[in-house]
Amino acid sequence: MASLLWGGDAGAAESERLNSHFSNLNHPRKNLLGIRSTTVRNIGELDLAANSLLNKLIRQSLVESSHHVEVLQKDPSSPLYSVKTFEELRLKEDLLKGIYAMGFNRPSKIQEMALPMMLAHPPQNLIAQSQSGTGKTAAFVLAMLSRVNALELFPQCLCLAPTYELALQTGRVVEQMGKFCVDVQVMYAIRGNRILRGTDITKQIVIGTPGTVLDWCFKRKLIDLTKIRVFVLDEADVMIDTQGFSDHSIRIQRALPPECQMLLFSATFEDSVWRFAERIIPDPNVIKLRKEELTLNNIWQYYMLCEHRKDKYQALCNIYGSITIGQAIIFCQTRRNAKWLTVEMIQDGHQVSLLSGELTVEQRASIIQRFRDGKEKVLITTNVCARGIDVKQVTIVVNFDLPVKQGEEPDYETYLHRIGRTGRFGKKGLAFNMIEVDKLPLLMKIQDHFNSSIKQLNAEDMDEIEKIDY
Ligand SMILES: Nc1ncnc2c1ncn2[C@@H]1O[C@H](COP(=O)(O)OP(=O)(O)OP(=O)(O)O)[C@@H](O)[C@H]1O
Repeated sequence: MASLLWGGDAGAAESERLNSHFSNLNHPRKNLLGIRSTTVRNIGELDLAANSLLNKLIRQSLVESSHHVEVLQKDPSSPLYSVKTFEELRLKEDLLKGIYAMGFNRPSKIQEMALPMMLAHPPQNLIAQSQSGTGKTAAFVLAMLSRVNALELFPQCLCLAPTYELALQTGRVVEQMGKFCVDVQVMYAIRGNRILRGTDITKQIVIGTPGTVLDWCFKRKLIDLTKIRVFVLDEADVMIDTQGFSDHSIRIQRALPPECQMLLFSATFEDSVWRFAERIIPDPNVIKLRKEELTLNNIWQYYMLCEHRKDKYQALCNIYGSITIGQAIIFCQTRRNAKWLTVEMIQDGHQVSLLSGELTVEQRASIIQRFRDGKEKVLITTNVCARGIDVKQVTIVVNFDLPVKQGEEPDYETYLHRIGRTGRFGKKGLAFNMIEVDKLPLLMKIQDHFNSSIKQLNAEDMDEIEKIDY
């Protein structure tokens, strides 16, 4: 299919070239983008774009939510449509074939509401927020593919993504879903994709990063923005996190024709994202899917008092010796601690892997994938590296170090994220906290904060540990 979308053999070669460029980009030294898109550089700083890409790479299916979708219509008096099947959308046959070929049987929760609005006549603008993995990308790709006119050979749909790699991921979804729409082609407006001066872009869908798109539109005049009929701003929360991207996006949006359909997507909706969304999308409908709340109700929490790092390690070994552990994830506060622990455990014959911020996104994705496949039993990581990554199938979490904020206050949110589960799945979990004596007050604060009991275990008392029934 790629060759069709890319326009015959030349297109296939182009795809190949960009793909090899893509893998080069995952090597930090070869990062041609010059932005922090592939590695977490600073402890404490969360790389939203890298996390978003990681989650996409490791996700195998839709994340369904039990929360209902909130809809705010531009015109509250117009009837609200939702669809339970893709057939109801009266899509082009080739597009429907593409959707089924991807294994989609029915619209996801957000798609039920968003698709009728996105495909309505006249086109409607939309701001949509729902957690990562709920089907947003698939929804706007479907909207773009259903609105292009394959016979018109110029850019008609423009999608902005925060990084090169995320743009390529979206392009892959266009290629998959558009598998049978043989005359529709996609083009990447990303740095490194050089277009000769005076070349006419004949591809109907352009996906790119704001800087390069701006350059192609205003400086190099490769794209005529007045001919764009669908404008998508994906991952708005990540976008506004990157300096300059909000302004670039707004400049591009200002040059679009008034009849152009404008769509904005975000996984989160802090005030800053909302303000940006309102600035850039005129007269929007708004769809929100609330995130599932995490709870500690079904988690058995324990702590073990330890004197120093070696002691904590011994306590960990005792747990290992006493209960059958399926898969565990162990959190350390620093990379140094994480590395030290990994070496100790490997020397003692455990199968562990270390997820560290120094690794490239692809390396991290492969480690998580191996862990998910059960190839390693234990994943050791730092919080910065694992935050936002979905490894919730694990039943045992060990806080080798408690999560703290600057000023030595407990980091409650991180504690909850590490060990909390959504109530819906009702799975039981087990959490062990290795506590140095001087850190005990922090643990007590966590206990009070969540109003949930964290029981003390004697690290030496194997019988007591063995009694844990979860
Ligand atoms: N209707 C559907 N039925 C089955 N699978 C689906 C459906 N829609 C999307 N998916 C699949 O679910 C996964 C998540 O979808 P998608 O990437 O569109 O979510 P997203 O909300 O855009 O996530 P992110 O915020 O990370 O970009 C993908 O593997 C996608 O192929």
